[in-house]
Amino acid sequence: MSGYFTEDIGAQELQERTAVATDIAEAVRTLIADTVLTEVDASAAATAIEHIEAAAEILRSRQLPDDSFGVRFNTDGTKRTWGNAVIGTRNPIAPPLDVVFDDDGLAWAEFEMGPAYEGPAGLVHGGILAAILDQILGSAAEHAGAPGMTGTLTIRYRQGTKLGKVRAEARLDRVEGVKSIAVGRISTAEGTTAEAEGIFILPRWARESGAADKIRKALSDG
Ligand SMILES: CCCCCCCC/C=C\CCCCCCCC(=O)SCCNC(=O)CCNC(=O)[C@H](O)C(C)(C)COP(=O)(O)OP(=O)(O)OC[C@H]1O[C@@H](n2cnc3c(N)ncnc32)[C@H](O)[C@@H]1OP(=O)(O)O
Repeated sequence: MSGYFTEDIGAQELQERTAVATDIAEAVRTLIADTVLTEVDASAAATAIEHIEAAAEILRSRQLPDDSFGVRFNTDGTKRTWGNAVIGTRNPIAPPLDVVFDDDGLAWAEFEMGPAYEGPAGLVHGGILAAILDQILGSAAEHAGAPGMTGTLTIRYRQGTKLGKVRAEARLDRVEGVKSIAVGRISTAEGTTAEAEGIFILPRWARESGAADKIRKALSDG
């Protein structure tokens, strides 16, 4: 399967690249929220568009040759998933989740859901919550050494999730052959808003190519 790379980037360069990636994504993320909320007139919007296009041209002046960032394993054991829609460091669409893994197997993240994530008025879009749950459940399974692609994700939305500060958490519940079952939830100050169970399957191509060993090695080294 293409899109998985191995790289050898030194610690200092990695740190510098991470800072640049974080800053660009945050600037664009702010731009997205400002775009949702703006009430400027057509002339001001036209000026803004000129500036946005000029900025895009700078970014396009040096780009990856492929149409996606992919998953990049570094020789120091770390992994870059900067294009990921939920955790991608350089993806302005991503909130992004900075997932913490506790020693007891809990994966969790606390993050801000701004106006770009709205579904019902003032509430987070259910599909966005599904993406967040998909990622954090999958990350919990992966971190526990049982990675897989999402086969089935079941969500129970218990109450609306207000835009603002949100927490997501998950853990690996059990492993059944090539299937890893993870459970998790979303919460706000008002308590649990959504609960999920996910079945993550180590795909046939990974079982046959040894890609799983690569991920397990990256995890144990990192
Ligand atoms: C280690 C190497 C790398 C592994 C993969 C790494 C990836 C991620 C790792 C880390 C990231 C952490 C974060 C991730 C978070 C985000 C995840 C996403 O967004 S994933 C994108 C959305 N999901 C898809 O696009 C899947 C599309 N579907 C498929 O690719 C296949 O259908 C797949 C892999 C799900 C199953 O295909 P088969 O060919 O491997 O499966 P068969 O051999 O037929 O079945 C194996 C077992 O799984 C069950 N199964 C098959 N499909 C199922 C399903 N959809 N739901 C539940 N069970 C299913 C079967 O009944 C069978 O069970 P029995 O062993 O007999 O008990």
